[in-house]
Amino acid sequence: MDMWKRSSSPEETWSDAEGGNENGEWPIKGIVGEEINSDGTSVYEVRWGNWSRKDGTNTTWQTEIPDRADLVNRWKRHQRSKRNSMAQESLDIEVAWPDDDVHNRFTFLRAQAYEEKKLRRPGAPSAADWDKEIDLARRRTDEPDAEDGNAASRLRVRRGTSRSTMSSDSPRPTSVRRTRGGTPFNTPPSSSGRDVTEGSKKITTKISVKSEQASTSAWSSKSSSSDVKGDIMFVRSTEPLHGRALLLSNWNRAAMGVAAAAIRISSAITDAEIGQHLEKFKYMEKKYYFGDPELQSIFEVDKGAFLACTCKRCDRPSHCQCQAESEVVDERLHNKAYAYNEGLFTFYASQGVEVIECNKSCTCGPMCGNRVAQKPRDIPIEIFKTRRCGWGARSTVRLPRGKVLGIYTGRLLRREDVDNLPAEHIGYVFDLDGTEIRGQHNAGAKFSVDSYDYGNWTRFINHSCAPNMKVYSVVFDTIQEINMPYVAFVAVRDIPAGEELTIDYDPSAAEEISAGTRKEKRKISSTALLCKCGAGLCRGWIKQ
Ligand SMILES: C[S@@+](CC[C@H](N)C(=O)[O-])C[C@H]1O[C@@H](n2cnc3c(N)ncnc32)[C@H](O)[C@@H]1O
Repeated sequence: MDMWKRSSSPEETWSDAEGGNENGEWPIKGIVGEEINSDGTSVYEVRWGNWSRKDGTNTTWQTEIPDRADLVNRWKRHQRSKRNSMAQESLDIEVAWPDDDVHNRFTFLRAQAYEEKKLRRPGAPSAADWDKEIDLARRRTDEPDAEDGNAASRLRVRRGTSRSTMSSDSPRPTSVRRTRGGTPFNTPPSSSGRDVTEGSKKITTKISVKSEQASTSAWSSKSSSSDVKGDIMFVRSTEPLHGRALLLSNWNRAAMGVAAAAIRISSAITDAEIGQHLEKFKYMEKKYYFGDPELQSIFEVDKGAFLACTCKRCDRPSHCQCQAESEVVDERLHNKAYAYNEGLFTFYASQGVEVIECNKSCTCGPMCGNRVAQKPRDIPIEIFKTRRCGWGARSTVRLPRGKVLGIYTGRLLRREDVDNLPAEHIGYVFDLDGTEIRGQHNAGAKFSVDSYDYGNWTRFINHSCAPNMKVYSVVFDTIQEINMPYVAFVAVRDIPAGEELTIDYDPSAAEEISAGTRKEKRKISSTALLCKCGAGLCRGWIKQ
């Protein structure tokens, strides 16, 4: 029987002929979705999470499950261990395909939890401003046509009191059939919760949602009662994915693989605009790609080469052995300092100073406050079409100043090899020169990262002469001496949801201007581009 059933809140249950508890049900707190392998077999994915820890941190567990029997066994083991528990408030999560909606929904909940905790600071705008903020962001945004799939409008639902204001003009029915790759919700509601569809495998999911949380569900119906019951039908198409759906699937699968939040691609971007090149693009959320094994062996230094701390809680940088070489200092007291405070960048690491995070040889755990850039990205990102600068990236949730958003990934190469790259790669090359400004490392090898064929969402970050992010260099899975740090992106001010994320591609030019040391007639390089950032103090050109 191909039916998975979800019981009423607070427990979600899926029943299956093959197993379950004594009632033939499995009480699973989490998200289940199904993926098809290239050989046609199915993989069931279950995610459990506890995203509402007191310290505001998020953790997810995820696993790929080859078949239902395995799912039953895993669930039984999971119950026995009793290690994972999910906050009850998160139980209005949906059962859907993991490559988009489940993932987005789940990460939205995590991001929401993050939002609510981190922004509950005195004087900070409260989540009550959410709708206003999203409206403002939408008006500010460059996107010519804000579409119904826009994640910002999804968030509106979370805050909205009316269930009929979902995102699109048409309310979501309580019972829908959803075809992957096609237009969702395009078939009439079914009341039975079962259906037969030729040529495609089907999962029918019965969802009961309860409580005020339910009213915030992106899937909630137009009903205004506090108890919504309905069936959602999911029908998997057997057709191969292409265009936007393929990108969404591949990119989110890669992001999920490292527990990172969802990536959306605005539906204003059409399949026709997604060239073959991007269909082949390899999404890598966290790591460099090493085409050259020699570079990889340089990067993967021996464990013994790390300076490692033995702290129980890394709360005293001067005692944290891994910080011995750190030059990050508290700007007021000039004492050695960590680069972060409560998960946010403090900006104590001045330009050219590399941040050293705790590493795999340190005894502190993953919740250590000096592990930030290395954590999975918890901010959902949307790639969208800007009016003048091609595609861009934005967060679908509000970001506080100091929020670290991600790291630049791609193919690591020697700096001297950049000149041999095809011309179209040049706009996607990031030199790992963060410390060169201070004359450091000039003697050693220099490296760059090319994100044309491999990389993550940060390759879509455009330049602005008045940016809302800056970059800094950070090491955690290698050592400083080899000059292969990661480049991390951090918000330099509070950034409303939906505002395009930008950096200055040539920060030294901005500094020269503010310090008054810029030569009047600066030679414009032959590869420079006309800047279209539209900032009031736009410098006119972008260095490439
Ligand atoms: C790293 S990519 C950014 C993503 C790019 N917009 C895309 O669609 O793939 C850098 C390229 O984006 C464009 N770009 C970024 N910022 C720009 C700006 N302020 N003005 C004009 N073009 C910009 C330039 O073509 C540049 O080579």
